[in-house]
Amino acid sequence: MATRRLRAFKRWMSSNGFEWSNALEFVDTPEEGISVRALCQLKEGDIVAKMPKEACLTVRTSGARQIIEDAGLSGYLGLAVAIMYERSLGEESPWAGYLQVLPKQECVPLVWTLNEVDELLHGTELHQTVQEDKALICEDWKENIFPLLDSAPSRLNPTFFGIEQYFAAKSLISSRGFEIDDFHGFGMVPLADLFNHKTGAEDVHFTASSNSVADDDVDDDNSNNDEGIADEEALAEKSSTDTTDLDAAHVENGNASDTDCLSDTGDDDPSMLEMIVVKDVSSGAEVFNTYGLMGNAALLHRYGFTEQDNPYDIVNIDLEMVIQWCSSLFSDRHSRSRVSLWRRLGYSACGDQNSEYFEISFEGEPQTELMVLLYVMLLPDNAYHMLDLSLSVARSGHESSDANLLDDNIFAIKSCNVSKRSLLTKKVRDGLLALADTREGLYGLEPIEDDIARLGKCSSVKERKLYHSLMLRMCERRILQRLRHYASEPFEINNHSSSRKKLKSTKRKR
Ligand SMILES: C[S@@+](CC[C@H](N)C(=O)[O-])C[C@H]1O[C@@H](n2cnc3c(N)ncnc32)[C@H](O)[C@@H]1O
Repeated sequence: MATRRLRAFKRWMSSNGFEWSNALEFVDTPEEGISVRALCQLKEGDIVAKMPKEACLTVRTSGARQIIEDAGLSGYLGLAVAIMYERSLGEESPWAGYLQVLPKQECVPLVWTLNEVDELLHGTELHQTVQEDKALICEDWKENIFPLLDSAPSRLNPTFFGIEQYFAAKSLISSRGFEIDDFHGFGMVPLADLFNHKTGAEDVHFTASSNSVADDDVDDDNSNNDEGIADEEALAEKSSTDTTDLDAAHVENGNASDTDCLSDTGDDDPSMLEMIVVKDVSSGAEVFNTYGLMGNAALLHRYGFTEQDNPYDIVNIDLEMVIQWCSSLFSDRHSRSRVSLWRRLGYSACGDQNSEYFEISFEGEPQTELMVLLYVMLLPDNAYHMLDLSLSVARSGHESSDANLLDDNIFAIKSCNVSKRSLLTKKVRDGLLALADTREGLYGLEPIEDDIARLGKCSSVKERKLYHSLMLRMCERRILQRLRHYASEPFEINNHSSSRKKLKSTKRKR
């Protein structure tokens, strides 16, 4: 459908120096929002859209720049104030024609109620993260935005700077923001943010020409100081569409190109951003961008949707969960000493001191570090003491024959990247199965089949939150199923010669 808001947006783009190929059709539907379609075949290398940096909504370009800079705000916080400020100006804002195509907020878990977060995300990788985000963003608002309302010179309209408006702005930034350049930092890029995402199969890329220096005062860096949920790298691209037909587009849009692609002047105009076709697109197909390669938890977190069979999906198992499992078999003391030895061998988990975890890949393969930890935790006492001793001896510089006491598998894994399967003893496999069960228990008592059945009856459009949270749960639980399968597969005889042979063949292949 050619909607009024898209026509207004095109007029706004035309009067602000945007250019776009007439081969692009912008499609707007009440159910699914805006997307971009190809009206004829697009060829790799075509430039299909050009966006002036000065027309992007950033801290630098916003009328709130002075207020933001005087308050010492920057990064995502500053950009949120810029968005709220321009929204508060209504038709007076230079971005009015752009702001009216944006949703009030993006349906990311950050803007769900706490009850929805608890109910829909429990057990998933997102539950705790979103709870923490919500608390942190409330703090941000109290500390940084609320005081602005009191400061006389700014005279901001409190209706547009409330906590709800702040959450809405944050959701737009996380789902549609782009890194522009060193001068502008992170900002909203009209037109580029109309394209939808497809993991690993995008048609266009967002490109910024070489970093521009738009004025003399680039020394005050306000581009890197983020506190928010968006990851700059992952947010590097997006897209959209409208339903205006081609003829209408020609009439309405002075800057819609008469040819299928825009001219590439080849001189790398630093004032423009571009969307470039990276693979041929057939006529009639949707034109996708990529927001980065990420799993479903990250997609839902930042953009409010998930993808079935997303190969970048992962499940995490907390180090704490592994320690508890070990303590339940042995003792706290045993767990502590084994973790300590594992660390002294040079291993660590992902994350930081507050939250250490291991990743299970989409294929159900556990991170090597987890396999080694289980192996060390399950070593018989005498083998553990020998390993402990030989490590101390090796560390004190006496290598030679004592180094032979180092466990061959761990040594080989650490130093030579030998197959992880050499660590997959019967006990380690049982450990992985037990951990898969414990991790699965976080989802509650309902079996995965119930989630699959509910998902089958659920509409991705009308019940968006339920649909994507069920998809996240189901995909995570399928990874745990594959972990069980990985742990149950027949394994190779675990002896020195097999490790060594494998080591050689791995090296030869490289
Ligand atoms: C940059 S915007 C893309 C344009 C957007 N569709 C619109 O209506 O303006 C990003 C948002 O589009 C939606 N989106 C993008 N790719 C999607 C996909 N593959 N599946 C479902 N929703 C998607 C999500 O709501 C996401 O937060």
